[in-house]
Amino acid sequence: MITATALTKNYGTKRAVDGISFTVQPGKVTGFLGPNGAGKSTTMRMIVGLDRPTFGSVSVNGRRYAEHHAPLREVGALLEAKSVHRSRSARTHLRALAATHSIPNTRVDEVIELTGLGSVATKKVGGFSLGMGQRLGIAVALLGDPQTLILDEPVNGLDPEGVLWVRNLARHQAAQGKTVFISSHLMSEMALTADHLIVIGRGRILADAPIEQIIDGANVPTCKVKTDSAEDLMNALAAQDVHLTRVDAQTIQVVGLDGRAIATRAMELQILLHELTPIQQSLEAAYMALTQDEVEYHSHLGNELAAATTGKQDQP
Ligand SMILES: Nc1ncnc2c1ncn2[C@@H]1O[C@H](COP(=O)(O)OP(=O)(O)OP(=O)(O)O)[C@@H](O)[C@H]1O
Repeated sequence: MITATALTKNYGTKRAVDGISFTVQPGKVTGFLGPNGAGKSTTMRMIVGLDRPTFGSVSVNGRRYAEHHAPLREVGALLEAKSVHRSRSARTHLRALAATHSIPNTRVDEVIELTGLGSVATKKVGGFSLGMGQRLGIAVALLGDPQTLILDEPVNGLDPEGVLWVRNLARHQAAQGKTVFISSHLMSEMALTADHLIVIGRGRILADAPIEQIIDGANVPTCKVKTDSAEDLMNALAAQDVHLTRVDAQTIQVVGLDGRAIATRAMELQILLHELTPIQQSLEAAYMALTQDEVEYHSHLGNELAAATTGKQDQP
């Protein structure tokens, strides 16, 4: 279990992490999400003692990382900054690390197989592709068969087969009762991998809940409606918290009313509907709704997308 209490990090006058408290539970995959610059990597670095908190604390299984006698056996981490001798082979690199923790070479061979590095294990790490480098980083994280796994953007640079492999690995580790904490920008992948999410923005926690609750929490009812009287129906449904978009001559998207309310109003005015389809919110839409005010580096398109997914666009 990872426990953070009032965890804070300042870089000069910049507050990267702003007094966050959370726990990451064993037996689950916990996703760590947030826009660029939200403080995810800084938080992960503090968990493994690579950055010192300015205030507050963070522990793994009740102890600070540095207090563990054999940290590799306790916590395995894949973080952005890697310190690998580029002229070493993957196997030599793993063996050198294993030796520092009295981990047998048989375990090195196991993680090489597990991470699919078998065919390149004797090649120099300096020549590795981004994906191979990620696999080596994950092999390092798994080396001590740790109780807690921390993976910062593990699917970065991986091909679809690699992405699926990371998903299965994370799920398998959690099923064995391990604590798995993963950051990612790929919402669709997180939706398939994580049980629980912690979302941060500008160093603060925006949400800490099971994934279904986060999707439902941002859920504004949204329906697609088809009718021959689109204009009349739009006039009938117009209200302050209802956002209407004319998709084509017969189709309207309604945000803010459920199917029953739309059907009732249509019946009152004797407007025939020939389609009424609820649209399921995605994790991506829920995430956009949560973080739209927290993004450090806004793009024009990003704003439009956030508005579109939360139904906050102007009526046409
Ligand atoms: N060593 C550093 N010195 C100064 N500022 C830093 C340093 N590391 C991070 N920051 C700043 O702290 C904030 C949080 O950065 P961090 O890398 O933790 O965010 P992140 O959520 O991991 O972002 P990304 O998704 O882009 O990796 C950012 O504003 C970043 O510019």
